[in-house]
Amino acid sequence: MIEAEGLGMSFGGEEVLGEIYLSVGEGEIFGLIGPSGAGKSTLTRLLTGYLRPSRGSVRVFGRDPCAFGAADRRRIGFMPQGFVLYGGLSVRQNVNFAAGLYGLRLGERRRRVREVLEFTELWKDRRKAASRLSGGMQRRLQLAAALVHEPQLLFVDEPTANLDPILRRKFWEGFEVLRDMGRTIFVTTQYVGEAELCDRVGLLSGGGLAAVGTPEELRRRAFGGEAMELTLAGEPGRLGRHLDALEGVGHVVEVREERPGDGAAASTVRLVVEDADTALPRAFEALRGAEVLSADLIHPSFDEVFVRLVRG
Ligand SMILES: Nc1ncnc2c1ncn2[C@@H]1O[C@H](COP(=O)(O)OP(=O)(O)OP(=O)(O)O)[C@@H](O)[C@H]1O
Repeated sequence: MIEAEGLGMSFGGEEVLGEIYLSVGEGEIFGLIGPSGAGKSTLTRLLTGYLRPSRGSVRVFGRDPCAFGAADRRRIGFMPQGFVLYGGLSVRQNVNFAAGLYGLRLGERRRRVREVLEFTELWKDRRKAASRLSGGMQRRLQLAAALVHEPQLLFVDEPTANLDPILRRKFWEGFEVLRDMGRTIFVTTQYVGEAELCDRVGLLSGGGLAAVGTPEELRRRAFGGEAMELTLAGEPGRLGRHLDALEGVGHVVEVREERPGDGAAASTVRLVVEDADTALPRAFEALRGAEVLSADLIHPSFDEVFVRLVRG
């Protein structure tokens, strides 16, 4: 659906994006994650044809988006970062206006305006002026306007920036509903934790994609395998004798000793292994003689994954 090859962008001789190779398939939520200024908006604008690349090529539906005609444009929706609607118009008038731009006929327009305002939970506010909406409502209105013509491919640039966690969650639930309807969603975010909610993720850093894959693939790539955490009872300090044996099972990345208030002590070992199912019995074998309180497969936070992948 989206193909970018050797895509690069410079402004006034300054390179913002180096060489981007990217492929986004039908019916997936693809998340572009990166810190502020990484070039997420620039890449989104290149993919939507609002900017012409300095180098390389983009294909959306097999065509150059800069050469899109009206029929091609109807197949994509774009929710940019800033508020670009008309403050003086009501919620319904704004969406109706967007529907007119896409050439929806009167009957269809009425039906779609209502559908998208219900989807974004703005129907009851349809008569309010856009300028009188809260920031989160304005964001939902932008989404409604981007969806009114039922695009197959939706680009959303930082839809959740500065929103409260509940509204952020709602946006992502909305994207899942759209994805389950077969739509493709290309979404950018600065919130690294939102990577978890995407089908595939691209980490944008230093003008290039540091990694692309499913959240699970990226986690595995960052740590070189699956991470397990074993907690052992007993005196800290005595764990050392087990470590060599554990190194034979996997790669010990962290050893932590805890002494809670009641005087009991425990040691926690974090181990990265090729495959947790086969490694677990071997870890128990290696720990013969120790009292294993718990053994869990852990999911390191995406912040940790991101830092590891970006540092390389
Ligand atoms: N039209 C432009 N002219 C000159 N420089 C630009 C232009 N658009 C973007 N840039 C520069 O490109 C870099 C990337 O900006 P971009 O907005 O793409 O980043 P971003 O990852 O979307 O950031 P944010 O999350 O803060 O929106 C910035 O240094 C910005 O100043």
